[in-house]
Amino acid sequence: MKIFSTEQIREADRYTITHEPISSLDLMERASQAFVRCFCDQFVNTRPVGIFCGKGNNGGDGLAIARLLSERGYQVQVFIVEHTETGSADFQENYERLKNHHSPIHIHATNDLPALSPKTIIVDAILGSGLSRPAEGLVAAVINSINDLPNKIISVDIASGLFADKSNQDGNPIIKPSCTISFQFPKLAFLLPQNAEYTGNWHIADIGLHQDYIRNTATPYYFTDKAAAEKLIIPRKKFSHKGTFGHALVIAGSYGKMGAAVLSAKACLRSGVGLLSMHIPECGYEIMQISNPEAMVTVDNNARYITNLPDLSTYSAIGVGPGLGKEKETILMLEKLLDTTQSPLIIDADALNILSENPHLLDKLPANTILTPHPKEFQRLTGSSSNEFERLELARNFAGKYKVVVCLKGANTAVVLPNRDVHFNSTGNAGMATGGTGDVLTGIITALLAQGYTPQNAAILGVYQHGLAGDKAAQARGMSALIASDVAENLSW
Ligand SMILES: NC(=O)C1=CN([C@@H]2O[C@H](COP(=O)(O)OP(=O)(O)OC[C@H]3O[C@@H](n4cnc5c(N)ncnc54)[C@H](O)[C@@H]3O)[C@@H](O)[C@H]2O)[C@@H](O)CC1
Ligand SMILES: Nc1ncnc2c1ncn2[C@@H]1O[C@H](COP(=O)(O)OP(=O)(O)O)[C@@H](O)[C@H]1O
Ligand SMILES: [K+]
Repeated sequence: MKIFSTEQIREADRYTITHEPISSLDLMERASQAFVRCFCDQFVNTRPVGIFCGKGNNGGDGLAIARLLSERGYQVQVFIVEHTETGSADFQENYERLKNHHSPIHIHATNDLPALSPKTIIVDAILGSGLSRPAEGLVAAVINSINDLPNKIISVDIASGLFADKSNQDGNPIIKPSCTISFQFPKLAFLLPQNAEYTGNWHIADIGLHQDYIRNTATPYYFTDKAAAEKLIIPRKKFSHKGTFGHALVIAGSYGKMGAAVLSAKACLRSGVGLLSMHIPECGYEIMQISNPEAMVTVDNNARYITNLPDLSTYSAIGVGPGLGKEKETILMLEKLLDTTQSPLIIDADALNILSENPHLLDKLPANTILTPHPKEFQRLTGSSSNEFERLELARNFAGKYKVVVCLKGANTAVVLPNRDVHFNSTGNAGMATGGTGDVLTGIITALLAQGYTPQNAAILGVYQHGLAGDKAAQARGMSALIASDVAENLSW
């Protein structure tokens, strides 16, 4: 699914109005109906609803939503925040349509705010994607008063006061909804952790914007939903054999961190690879053979950490990093790997930290190598950033400069491609914030590379399936009980 900027969404609006064709008022009606369907799926009509409207089109939606919910038997109160004299044309029209049945309360000052029962669901339609400056004055006061209430808040399209495409400053007044029902596309802001409290759970309501516009308009931002991920899966053919699915090599582990290698191996084997060889220090030999009998093992000369490489000529993909440590000889091994490998490569964990501490190695990264840093590892690689929009730009510049794929891990992991496009992941949960889940991801992506997936698709699909396995594991056990082995065990393709 594409993620568009607010300017592009406005353009999509105009395009739909001209080419469908449909009047802008009817499009507002369709958007409001889509909102109401989603709302009614969540809340029964015995709960009172208080709708706060601004005077732009977001407020126009609010008025239409008020009328539609009333028709469905909800007890609705409407509050109009008088931040400007005249409303937009579609606001005015919906005001006329509503006023025969309702007497909206006009808010000129916070004194005009009514007392609401805590059971009342607040619908936030004060400001939408037309936000041009941080909320101030009356709007800011109303937003702050609403946030102080214990009531459940549902935002229309986007929380009032939240910029969709750029960073908010600390202290900006922004609605804190428990849920946002957004029109047609997710907003970029929803995908960044700094906006979590201004987004809540979000849902997309399809309002039927024109498919030609959506298809033909370029954006660097995508959301990997189920449909997008499933399209990437290469089916296994009937007459295939283990040679069809590649031979992966994972270079991982050191004394005390053999678990990382074990988890990577397990996930790699559960992700369709034909053959797996693990290159590990001698201390891990029995651990690996017993925990993963399906994997072959090549043992390093060193007992406790990795110092050399096996013959690399037979491998169709290589993963390096989990549990590796940063010994001097290990650094030399990584440099030799970068100098000699002809196979697609994924670099994780300590191998990333080695890159940060030895930046001359960055210039040796083969094109299309996949890097999977968590935020701290990414900061070590590129330096710090003042907000998450800036961090995303850093990742895009890094991926573009070195021609690599960067998986910036976390909730909604951002997979950044060498052409600077960003694919945000839709799966995963906070139960996965536990040691070893990253090692599982390395194993999954190595397996996909070995099977011949392009690095771009291996990263996007691997990240998606990793999160999906995490979601299945969390469903079975709850988030707090989830451990990394569960993620590997719950992989299914
Ligand atoms: N394609 C779509 O997504 C559709 C969008 N619609 C709605 O239209 C909304 C966008 O409408 P508008 O462009 O009218 O935008 P808004 O409803 O966000 O209102 C913008 C108005 O508020 C003013 N304003 C901006 N920042 C302000 C601030 N901080 N304090 C006070 N006033 C401020 C602006 O000058 C402008 O007059 C969307 O969020 C959505 O709710 C639907 O009605 C129809 C289809
Ligand atoms: N709150 C969260 N929601 C979704 N996924 C998460 C969350 N926290 C962590 N993850 C995922 O878990 C994995 C953690 O990886 P990492 O930090 O490298 O762990 P480790 O180094 O212990 O293996 C990443 O894939 C990340 O996207
Ligand atoms: K809103």
